[in-house]
Amino acid sequence: QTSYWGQGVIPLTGPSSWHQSFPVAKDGSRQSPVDIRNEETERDPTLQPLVLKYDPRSSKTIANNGHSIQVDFDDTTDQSVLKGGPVTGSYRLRQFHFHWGSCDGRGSEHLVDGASFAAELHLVHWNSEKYADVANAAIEPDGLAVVGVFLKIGAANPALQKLLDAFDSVQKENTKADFKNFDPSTLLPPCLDFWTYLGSLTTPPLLESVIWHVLKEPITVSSGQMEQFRSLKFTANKPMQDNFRPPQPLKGRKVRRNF
Ligand SMILES: Cc1ccc(O)c(S)c1
Ligand SMILES: [Zn+2]
Repeated sequence: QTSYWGQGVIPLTGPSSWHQSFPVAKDGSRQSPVDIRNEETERDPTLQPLVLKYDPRSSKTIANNGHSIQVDFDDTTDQSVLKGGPVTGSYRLRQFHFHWGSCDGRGSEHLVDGASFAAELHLVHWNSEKYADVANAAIEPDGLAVVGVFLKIGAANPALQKLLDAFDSVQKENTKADFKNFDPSTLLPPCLDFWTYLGSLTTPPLLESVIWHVLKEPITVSSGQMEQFRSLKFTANKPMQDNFRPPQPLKGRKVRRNF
């Protein structure tokens, strides 16, 4: 059955109650997101540059899965991969999705020195050199590599608009449509400087299997474009918004940066 995570709708079943079904939410040692206090991060000159090689021919569908909007990719070959940064080997792109707020002043999951952005893009990759598929990788400490990109209110973003124009066919929960020939690199900023730390999924089951790469440079999104994200629906026809988890304790973790 689909577990209803209820973010942004009924406060009783939001992030603060997840620990009842997922104890790792409270007991975990590497939960995400976190507030990145830049003064406390450590510059690591041994970090390799982040290499993201994406092939638009691997994009497949766009779906409203009841808690976000998600574009899925064909991950049966190494068409779209992440290499470099803190990881050795190659991680295959499986999907990307977003988290956003009910107003422009909030919505991102990671914070930078306590500041939120309007939204956050997550590009989810899995360790295809060590594990058979994303489900097996998702339960391993080095299984997933997620790239987080902040969306900052500013000029309308033409690459994002291509995605938003497909929203009409996925307004309702559990709807899916073809979404071919989309190049996710059009959603990346020119500079791939990043912060990296060991964390988790930010939605149940909150698995502690993510090596996070949060890009320092945001991409822009206009207020009007943010309204289009909010036109999507959660279950029970509720506007899809505030689907972000608040920051979690670092519990001694170090956040490194390559800039
Ligand atoms: C694999 C995955 C699924 C959902 C998410 O919000 C994140 S952050 C990662
Ligand atoms: Zn996410």
